[in-house]
Order: sequence, then C-alpha cells, then structure tokens
Amino acid sequence: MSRSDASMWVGVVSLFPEMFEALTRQGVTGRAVDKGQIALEFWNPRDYATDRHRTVDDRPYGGGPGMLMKVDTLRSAIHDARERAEDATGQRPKVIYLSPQGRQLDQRGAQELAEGPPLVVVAGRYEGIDERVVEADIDEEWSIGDYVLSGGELPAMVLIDAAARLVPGVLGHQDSAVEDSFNDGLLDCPHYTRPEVIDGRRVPDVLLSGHHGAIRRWRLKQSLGRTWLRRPDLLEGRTLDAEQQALLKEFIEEYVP
Ligand SMILES: NC(=O)c1ccc(N[C@@H]2CC[C@@H](O)C2)nc1
Repeated sequence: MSRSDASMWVGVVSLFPEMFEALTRQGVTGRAVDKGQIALEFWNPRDYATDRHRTVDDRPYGGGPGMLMKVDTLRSAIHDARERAEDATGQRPKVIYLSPQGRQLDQRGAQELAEGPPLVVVAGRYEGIDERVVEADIDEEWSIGDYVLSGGELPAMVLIDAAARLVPGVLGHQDSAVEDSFNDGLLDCPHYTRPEVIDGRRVPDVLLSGHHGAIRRWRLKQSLGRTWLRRPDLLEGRTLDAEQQALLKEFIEEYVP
C-alpha cells in the first residue's frame, strides 16, 4: 500500500477495532481522518489466530483468576502494525501500551506524542499481556489515570484524541487548542453563548462590550482564579508574569467564598 501523507499516523492493535469508530466517524478527529490529516489503521490479533476457535487469550502461569492476551497472535499483530508504520511513514513507530502502570497522560504528554514519531497503540483485554511482550515489543507504557478499565481501547482513544487535536490543522480554529485548559497550564475560563439571560443569570458585561483587550484580560483572570481555587497545585512552581500576578491578586481580593 502507499505512503501516507498524514500529519499523524496511528496503528491500533485491538480485539475491538469497531470501538474506534467513535474517533474515526465523529467530530474533529473524524473530519481529520476524512481529510487525511490523521491516518488510523487497525490490526486485530484475532485475525492471526489459526485454531478453529480463533483463540486470542491464554492461561496465566502461576494460576489465578482471568486470562492474558495470547502471545503469538498479539505479537504478530504488533509486528505487522510496526512494519506498516515504517512503510507508510518512513519512520520507526513508537509502540505504546495502555495500562495503569504507565506514565500518566497530561497535556504536555499529549503534545509530546503529537510532535513525535508515528504511533502503534496496543489496547489490551483480559488481565493484560505477558511481561516479556512489554519488554520486547512495547516502547512506552501510558495511563490515562489511576483506575482499572476492562480494556485498553477507551484509554487508547483518549490518548489518540488528546494528541490528534494538537496536530496543526486538525482543529478548525487553531487558537482554540491554545485557549484550552492545560495548554498554558491553567484551567479554562468560563464560556457563554446565547441567550444573554438564563434563569435570571446574565452573561458578564465585559463579554458583550466588544473590548477585546478587556475580554482577554477577563478570561485570563478567570483562568488564573479558577486554577487558584480548584487546582492550586498547578500554580506551584509556576512563575506568573506581572499581568498575571496582578489579575490573580484582583481575583483573590474580590473572591467571596
Ligand atoms: N488507566 C488506564 O489508562 C488503563 C489502561 C488499561 C486498562 N485496562 C487494560 C485491560 C487489560 C490490560 O491490558 C489493561 N485499565 C486502565
């Protein structure tokens, strides 16, 4: 098959590729796939099963509950995805496995993944995969948070979405990626749209004023204030410039719990 011109190429190894239609057929990522900005290709370990029952799981040494992904079918799928990544992009891919034992995904991590090499993302099922496959075939383990899920597909979609939206040209309005929370390390400001009044609650006057400078400052003040209130940890070790310090001071002085 041909070389890919996509800005971001992702191979997915999963027993449930149809789950990823949430990414490929909807919204910003769906449009980016349609436009060829993002390439998503799938390898299903079940397609490599040679027995009558198309077995893809196997029993754990040492006993215990549950099963693991069968090694040979999984490794064949990863191998083919890796090979295709190199053919499609001319680059060696980064092979990622999703598990609670991985590096926690955050906006900085998403930016790194978006700027990095093509990805092969491995979504596990059952109790996971053989440790020797992690050692031999996985480059990086990533986690979307400290909780256990029944499969790696949802975390894989979270990781792909978080990275894909940072690929230049994917978001319609590139600025909206910048103004997002966590892009400048702050929480997002409040947003408002029609009608002007909801249950007696009005839109802040500054947003109706048309004064773009005042609006920018109001939004920055709200982001700083919200971060101070809800996630003070994000402000630790962060140097605020003079304007940000002044705006946060104003917010704190005006704040009535
Ligand atoms: N927090 C997470 O990112 C995360 C990732 C995967 C996961 N579950 C899969 C199922 C079997 C094994 O592959 C791991 N749960 C949570």
